[in-house]
Amino acid sequence: MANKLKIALPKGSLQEPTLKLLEKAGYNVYTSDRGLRPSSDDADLDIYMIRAQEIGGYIDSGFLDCGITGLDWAYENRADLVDMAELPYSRATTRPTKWVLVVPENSPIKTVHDLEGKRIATEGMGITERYLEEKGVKADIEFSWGATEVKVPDLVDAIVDVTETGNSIRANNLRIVDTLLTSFPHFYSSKGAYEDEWKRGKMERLVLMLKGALDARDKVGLKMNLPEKSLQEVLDTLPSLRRPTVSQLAEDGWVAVETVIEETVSRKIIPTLKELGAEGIIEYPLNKLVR
Ligand SMILES: Nc1ncnc2c1ncn2[C@@H]1O[C@H](COP(=O)(O)OP(=O)(O)OP(=O)(O)O)[C@@H](O)[C@H]1O
Ligand SMILES: O=P(O)(O)OC[C@H]1O[C@H](OP(=O)(O)OP(=O)(O)O)[C@H](O)[C@@H]1O
Ligand SMILES: [Mg+2]
Repeated sequence: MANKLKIALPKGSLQEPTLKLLEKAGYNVYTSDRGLRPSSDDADLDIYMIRAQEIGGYIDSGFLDCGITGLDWAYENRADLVDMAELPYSRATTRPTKWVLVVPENSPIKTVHDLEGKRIATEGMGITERYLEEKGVKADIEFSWGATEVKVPDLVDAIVDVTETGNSIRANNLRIVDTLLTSFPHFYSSKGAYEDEWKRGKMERLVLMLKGALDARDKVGLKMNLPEKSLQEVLDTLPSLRRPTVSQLAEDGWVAVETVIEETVSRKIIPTLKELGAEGIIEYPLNKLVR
């Protein structure tokens, strides 16, 4: 029988950005409206769409070989996994998710110690229990199925919830008291799959491409023609991965220079290059960057 890698992808908040990342990495996953076993253009992959909360448990128990889920849920599940890579992407931004202790803006609660004997609602029971234990605070923690923001102050005194952009916190007039955990998605493998030569090789190549796609995200390629006399000055200022590539044009006194830079610096660098006599400057997006 052909080798197959059983891989879980997160259904929910992370589904769309995860599928986009896979596509950029070169793996097209074909989802349908209700289907939870999507096909893909890589016949080695056996894909399961599973809730992020449950992925760690199924990998730990060996039912699945690997998967992408948030560090937060792997921590919450106390899953024993091989952490193959942090994949720094999020739902709406490039910022990580934070689990935060939150109260209404006008609440008298200023620090976690003010929660002694109070009530807290959260989807992350384990995260919250371990945090309170560390702080030496005893409070009633109750499980929340979501829409947790609505529960303060009438149903509970505080909540522990996920925040990314901070929009939900602002929209509900809440205030952050403390941050419990910062989390990005990770690529996790089971110990068994990691020891299997074929599966490990397959996962390592997949991780390499995923990281390559993420690394290319904020970078651009830059290419230009330059009078040779300006070359040294340009080389002195132009960022690059190692050093820029310099090649000869089919015209004496001119060279072509090529490099990779952070997209954010390009608006500063391109006008400078122009002043130094560069022409035919082109900037292009990168699909992957493997260091
Ligand atoms: N707003 C968000 N921005 C970025 N990441 C998020 C956000 N909400 C959740 N995540 C991440 O997605 C994963 C799953 O989150 P969560 O447990 O909230 O489930 P969900 O997929 O959002 O479904 P639900 O609608 O039940 O909340 C977690 O790893 C979490 O860190
Ligand atoms: O800081 P923000 O970018 O606003 O993100 C935070 C929101 O995202 C999550 O909600 P989700 O959509 O998963 O719904 P839920 O409340 O049912 O979990 C989380 O519970 C917050 O409500
Ligand atoms: Mg959620």
